[in-house]
Amino acid sequence: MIYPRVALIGLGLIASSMYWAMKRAGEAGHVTGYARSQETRDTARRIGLCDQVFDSLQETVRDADLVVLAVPVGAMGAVARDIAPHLKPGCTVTDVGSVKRQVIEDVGPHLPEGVHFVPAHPLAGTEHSGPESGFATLFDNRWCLLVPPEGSDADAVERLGRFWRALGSNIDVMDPDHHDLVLAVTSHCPHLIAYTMVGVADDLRRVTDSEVIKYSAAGFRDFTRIAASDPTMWRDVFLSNKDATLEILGRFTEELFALQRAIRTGDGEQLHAYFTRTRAIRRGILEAGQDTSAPDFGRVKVER
Ligand SMILES: NC(=O)c1ccc[n+]([C@@H]2O[C@H](COP(=O)([O-])OP(=O)(O)OC[C@H]3O[C@@H](n4cnc5c(N)ncnc54)[C@H](O)[C@@H]3O)[C@@H](O)[C@H]2O)c1
Ligand SMILES: O=C(O)C(=O)C[C@]1(C(=O)O)C=C[C@@H](O)C=C1
Repeated sequence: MIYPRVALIGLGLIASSMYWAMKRAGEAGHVTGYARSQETRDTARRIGLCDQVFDSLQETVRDADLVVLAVPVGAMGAVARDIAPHLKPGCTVTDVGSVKRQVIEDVGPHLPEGVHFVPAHPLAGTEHSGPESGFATLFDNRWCLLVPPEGSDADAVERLGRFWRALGSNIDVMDPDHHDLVLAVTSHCPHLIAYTMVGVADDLRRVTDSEVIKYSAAGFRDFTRIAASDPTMWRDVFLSNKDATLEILGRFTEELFALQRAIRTGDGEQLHAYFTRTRAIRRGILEAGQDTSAPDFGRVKVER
């Protein structure tokens, strides 16, 4: 058992998937759980999510060897402050937040000496949220990035890496600022663009009546899937990764204007060259063996 006792804080998509993946791997020694709302705690108890669900944060983390913060990034700091006096000396605290620099700044200062803090980010998810949305295979063959602050204990980092490998992930270590920039390109801005496109379609609804829904083509459907993601989680992501998101959006709008101009001036050559370049990116991802099937995870019934 890599961690005999694990505490999960925030029983949503990621924490519940971790629980089922731990069970599958034989890594669920004793798992405690806490969620803020009574309704979520009741659901967790009903579906057997965690060995014990507590009504207080303090009881949940007491004796835990690994504490996982799986709440929206804007809530990490307050949770860290509340659990800090109750942590077992020598334990590891980790998080699964989509943004790393802000979480390190919010959580780190609250943790007592002798507690190891190893931030992490599993690059896997769906548009679904809540305790019933998780499944054991979510992390299979997906990256989990470990983002240890400077001076982190090497053994604690190595141990968390082993844990995520047992849950099915591939591991890489990354610097927090680099992480936030990369994720702004690969995840955060694409989400914002999807939210925007679906918002535009919604604004046009009055003009097009229900045709937007009726004739929804595959490209737009994919946007609606992404745009159905949890509003609290994504509000927090953009507020916490402000600089990198704004940097990438600046570049995005420059490119968009260039393409807009090519369409207006009838510059087919420019459009064709651009689309040829971007097509190669997708082929590169497939050749690298990356699993691109994530969008289907939310639609299929999966075994817990
Ligand atoms: N959904 C994804 O695709 C995905 C992927 C990787 C990482 N993440 C990150 O994982 C974290 C959890 O996301 P999720 O998708 O599991 O979300 P979720 O909405 O499914 O679950 C979040 C849980 O946190 C609880 N919560 C919210 N505020 C709280 C607070 N102040 N105190 C205690 N509990 C609180 C909610 O009630 C819920 O149980 C987020 O930080 C997110 O950025 C999400
Ligand atoms: O597949 C999805 O639904 C996701 O959006 C998952 C996704 C992503 O952008 O890839 C979303 C946020 C994360 O922090 C990690 C993964």
